[in-house]
Amino acid sequence: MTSGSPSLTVSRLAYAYPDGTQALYGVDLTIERGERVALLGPNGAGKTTLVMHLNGILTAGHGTVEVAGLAVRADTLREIRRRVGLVFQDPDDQLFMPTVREDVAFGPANLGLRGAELDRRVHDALERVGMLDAIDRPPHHLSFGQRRRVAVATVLAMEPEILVLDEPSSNLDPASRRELAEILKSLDVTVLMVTHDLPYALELCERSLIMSEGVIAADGPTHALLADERLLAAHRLELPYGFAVPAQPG
Ligand SMILES: Nc1ncnc2c1ncn2[C@@H]1O[C@H](COP(=O)(O)OP(=O)(O)OP(=O)(O)O)[C@@H](O)[C@H]1O
Repeated sequence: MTSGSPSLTVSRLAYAYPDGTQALYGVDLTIERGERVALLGPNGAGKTTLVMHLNGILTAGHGTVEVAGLAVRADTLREIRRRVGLVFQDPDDQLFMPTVREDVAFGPANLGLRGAELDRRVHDALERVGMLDAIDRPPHHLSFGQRRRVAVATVLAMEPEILVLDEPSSNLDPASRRELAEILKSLDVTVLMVTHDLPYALELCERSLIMSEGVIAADGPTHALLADERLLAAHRLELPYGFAVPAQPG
């Protein structure tokens, strides 16, 4: 792996869907290794379209995407999909095996891992999300919050360069939401998190991006962006009623 290169570099990425809808107008973005970054923005801003370019589900109309120095291209997709761990909003899109163990082993086994190394990957990933006790259970017997944690483990088991989460806090009760935040904070991996949950972005991510109409309209400390009422209003972002952004730390 290239040392010293950022986790993710997106340059002048533009994309129109086949029906002609222009979803991205030229996105430039660099995320350094170890950063946790929130991707905010109203419905239709282009967040999902951008994320789908990060592991080659969509490929660039114009521009480039690089993950740890490797360009996303048809001939690099296998390695790119190992490096970019995508956690979908619905864990049931990700869990389909009879047991948690088999679901978490699926990706690394596909990479050719077997035996002790495969077991280690599965154990480590489940331990990191606090779900080792459920290793032999069927995923469909778990609660939604537990399934989301297992979905995160399926991706961690690939030892990704960057973990990309789509709405990680959606449909979680307050305790599960808090527990997942603790887990995400404890991981030593680069994180990009799409969310409409602004307090969650503030809690987890030092840096946020605001996408709007296919471009990155703002990029800065989450704290500063969320304290800017005019910026939020301009991009249809709203803090929950009564939520006050705490005074700037330090
Ligand atoms: N398959 C598609 N075909 C045509 N247009 C699409 C398609 N998917 C998305 N779009 C359009 O692309 C633009 C960006 O959509 P995208 O889903 O990336 O936004 P988003 O920021 O993820 O929104 P949300 O917060 O609702 O998930 C929108 O105008 C949307 O209507």
